[in-house]
Amino acid sequence: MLKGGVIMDVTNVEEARIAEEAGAVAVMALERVPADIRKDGGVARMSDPEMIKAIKAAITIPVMAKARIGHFVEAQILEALNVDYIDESEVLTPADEIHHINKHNYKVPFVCGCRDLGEALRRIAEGAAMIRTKGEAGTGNVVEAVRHTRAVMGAIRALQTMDDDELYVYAKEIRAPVELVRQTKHLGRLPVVNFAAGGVATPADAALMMQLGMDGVFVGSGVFKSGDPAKRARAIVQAVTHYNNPKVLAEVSSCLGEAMVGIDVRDKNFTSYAQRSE
Ligand SMILES: O=C(CO)[C@H](O)[C@H](O)COP(=O)(O)O
Repeated sequence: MLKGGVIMDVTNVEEARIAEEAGAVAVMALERVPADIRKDGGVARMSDPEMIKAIKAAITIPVMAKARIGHFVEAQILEALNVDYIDESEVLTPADEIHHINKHNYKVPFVCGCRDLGEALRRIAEGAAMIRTKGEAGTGNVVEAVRHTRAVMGAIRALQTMDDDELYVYAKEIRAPVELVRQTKHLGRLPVVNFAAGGVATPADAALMMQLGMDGVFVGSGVFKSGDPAKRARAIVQAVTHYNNPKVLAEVSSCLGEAMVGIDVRDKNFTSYAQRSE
């Protein structure tokens, strides 16, 4: 349903309208974009239901919202609010460092992050209807999203050359159910849509993720921490639609104003969100 689209983090009604007008296929309603979550520190939790309801009332595109990893009660609350998707997100502070939510217990679809094929298939086994790379949200630095995308896509390509008899040991090695490994091999892709997320900040970043084989892109801090959010939001949507057309990419990359200031993930004080769960 959302394939080929951009999903934007928004923190209020005004930003939600900017995202909708720019052509986003959905929004992620949250109180602070990941760059601000990093800046503020402390515990990041599910957003206030009132702000989620206000955003739902203001726009017509689907509204997603985040629950903490393993926080099945936050997920119950979001389901009661009739959000369109729940993101079980490492961007919030995990509530359970061992167990993810059993997503089969809900009618609402879930999206979950991954760094590699094994992690993607574990989340699908728990009931995730959509996968995204984790990247490193809030950094404006696409390097980890590229790493995770290459890990997933490379593993799927390697799977194509494996003999079916080899899948049992491979499934054990990547800690994923063999049935899902077999299905991925035969489909030549994940059995659910797979979006890029975490660090996408420019139209070129978004097109890069699409050319690497992603089905769509999540953008948060990159839009609303930039000099001209409305213009950048439109440009990123155009870049995802025309990801294989460098002429259009050149056009939409022009005169966008300031991009968000990024964070070097190799800095010794850097806190990884992607490594908070596996
Ligand atoms: O958690 C998310 C996706 O589920 C965020 O929407 C996304 O990762 C935002 O990251 P960034 O602020 O780096 O664009």
